[in-house]
Amino acid sequence: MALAAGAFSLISATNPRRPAAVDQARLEQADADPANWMTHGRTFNEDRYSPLGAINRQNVSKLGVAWSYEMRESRGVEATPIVVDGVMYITSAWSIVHAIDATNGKELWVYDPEVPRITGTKACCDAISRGVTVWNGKVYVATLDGRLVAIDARNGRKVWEQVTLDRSKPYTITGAPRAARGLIYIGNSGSEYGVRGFVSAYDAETGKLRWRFYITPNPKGPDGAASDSVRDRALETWNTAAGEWLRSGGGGASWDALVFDKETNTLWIGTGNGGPWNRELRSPSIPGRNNDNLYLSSVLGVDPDTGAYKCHYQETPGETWDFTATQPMILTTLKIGGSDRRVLLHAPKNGFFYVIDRTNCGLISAKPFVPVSWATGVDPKSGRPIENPEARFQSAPFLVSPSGWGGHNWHPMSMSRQTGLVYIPVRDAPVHYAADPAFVHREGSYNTGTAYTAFPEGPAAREMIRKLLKGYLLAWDPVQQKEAWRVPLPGIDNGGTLATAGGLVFQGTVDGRLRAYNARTGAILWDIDNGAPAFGGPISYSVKGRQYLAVTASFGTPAYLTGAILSTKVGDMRKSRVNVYRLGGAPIPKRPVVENPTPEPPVIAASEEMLQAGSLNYSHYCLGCHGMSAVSGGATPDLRRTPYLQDGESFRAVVHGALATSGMPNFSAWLKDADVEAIRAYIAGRARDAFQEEQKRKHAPVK
Ligand SMILES: O=C(O)c1cc(C(=O)O)c2c(n1)C(=O)C(=O)c1cc(C(=O)O)[nH]c1-2
Repeated sequence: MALAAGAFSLISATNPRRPAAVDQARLEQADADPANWMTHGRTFNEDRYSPLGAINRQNVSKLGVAWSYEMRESRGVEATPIVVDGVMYITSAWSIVHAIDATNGKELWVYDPEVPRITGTKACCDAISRGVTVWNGKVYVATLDGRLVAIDARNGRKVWEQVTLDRSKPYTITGAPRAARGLIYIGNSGSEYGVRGFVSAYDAETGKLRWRFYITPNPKGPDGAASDSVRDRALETWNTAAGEWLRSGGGGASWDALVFDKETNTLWIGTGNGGPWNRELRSPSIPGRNNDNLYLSSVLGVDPDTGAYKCHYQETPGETWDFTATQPMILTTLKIGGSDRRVLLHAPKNGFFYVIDRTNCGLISAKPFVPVSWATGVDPKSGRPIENPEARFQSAPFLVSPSGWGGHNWHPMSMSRQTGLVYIPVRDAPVHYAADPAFVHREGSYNTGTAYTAFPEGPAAREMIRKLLKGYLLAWDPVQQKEAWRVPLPGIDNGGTLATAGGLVFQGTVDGRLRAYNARTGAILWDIDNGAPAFGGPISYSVKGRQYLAVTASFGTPAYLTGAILSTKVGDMRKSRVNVYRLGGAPIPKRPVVENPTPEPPVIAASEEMLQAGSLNYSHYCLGCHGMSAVSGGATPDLRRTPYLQDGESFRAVVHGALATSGMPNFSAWLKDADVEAIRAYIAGRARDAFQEEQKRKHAPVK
């Protein structure tokens, strides 16, 4: 629903084009149109390089605030803003679309698709959206609850809406759609919850479904979809007689990367991990039979008009670690061995940087960009990883590097056309994997088939996280396949990057800083407090010759929660923002100090055994949203401070669904009263730590 009809006369007075007048020809020439950021990665090739250079190494320190726009929601913002002819289109949490005057931050309209908040219970990673796409006067958003909505760019009114998936299944959508050749492409999420991933193409004008490609084969028969032609080939790589995949669909959800390749006329799809992760539960191996599970964890090329299969490269055959290949892809041409090669650059979760031939999906090279323990390399002949046999954790736990956090996750990487380097927000985050002998599929919950261990608590947890979860900004040479430079960063949930013709790389950090680096050396040239982390991809655009830098500022997203425990500046449920900077702008405001004391927690009689059980169940059911050691990142309430903690009955009611319409899942199917009380006792312990620490600080003698 449109919340405010804006005055577009303001825009048309300075610009004769109608809003969001984007088409194939305009997108194909985006390189020659640096003022605009018309599609997710700026151009079809998604290298996130802005040819604007008015902001450069010499003057970047003079950046100040041009404007700051407050969204209506708190929670994570992962969107890349789109800017066309002076108007910015961006999503906040719950897939709410905002159209903003890009010169001054004035709201033009807001479209709220009114996603039922209970949908949040199916989203692994906050109620996030990675943004919109625009085409021919319309703005397209894919909603968390699975709709694709076309919105009139002039006034924010809905033109058409399609439900893109089976809503009886635990699907969600968090990715940004892409537009090309009159079609809107969209994937979905939910591999761990028990879905079968697919990508669809809709007619941009009518909303009619044009084609669909299922990432995993249908064991029961053809789907009447574009993927039918490769169904038999895919089935040969699964156990067709046994395994969780027969019930759940096997995963493969393509929740982020979709790139249209105008040079080879291909839609590139980054496919997801297996559901459940543990392959031996998903598709038990049979000696002598291929168990690669196509097309999981692959770069897949299809015909953009029909969805017909063209080629694929599977990065992690027999995926078992949550190694999605959904990470953003860059299309470029590199001189390799003396000849120009059209390549796709990819740094997926599994830790290898891949250079893939866009004409045939052949592997050109692959090298680790982060410590990798699950494989020793990639065989250049077969293109297959050389696996460490113990890494599949079937007989004993194994410390897997990188882990499901990803050596690199969805945070967009960028590539400078000046330096030829790729700037990757890297995560060095190993995790112990163990098979779960007691696995049972839990409908509507997170299913991995791996055993969880309880995290250590308090200072021990902080120490462990500090040691184990490290992040850095990596400048990577894709031709030499080697590091050019790196800058260590706090925590692992640092933001996406932008490279510019000003010789700069911009990136937000998990502790809310926003930085500009010298793209050649990594020297930090500008470093300010953005008020909150800029998770998504920063962008640059210009209006009337003035260059702007736009980032978001929000608390939320899953890995941020690990950052929260390291930081004293935890999130505080403040509204999310879009912050735009320009040369000579206003001074950077000081972040308000938020007093949020922990109330004295209840005393709950609990044995050591009960606390252990509470900790384990907390890790299993609560941590993903409410944070490690019960320290919230700010997207969801900090449980140490919730009034419900004070009283067992109210706490139980919440765990059993009293707040389901606000997005708090109903856990009554899995957590009995005694389990809930043990979780409460565990959280009360964490609350007491915080309370006592605060009291000590409060009563410490003033020096
Ligand atoms: O398998 C899936 O369907 C799926 C979906 C999503 C998502 O939609 O955000 C993430 C993941 N997996 C995932 O593995 C992951 O690490 C991840 C991080 C984030 C995020 O927003 O920070 N989303 C997701």
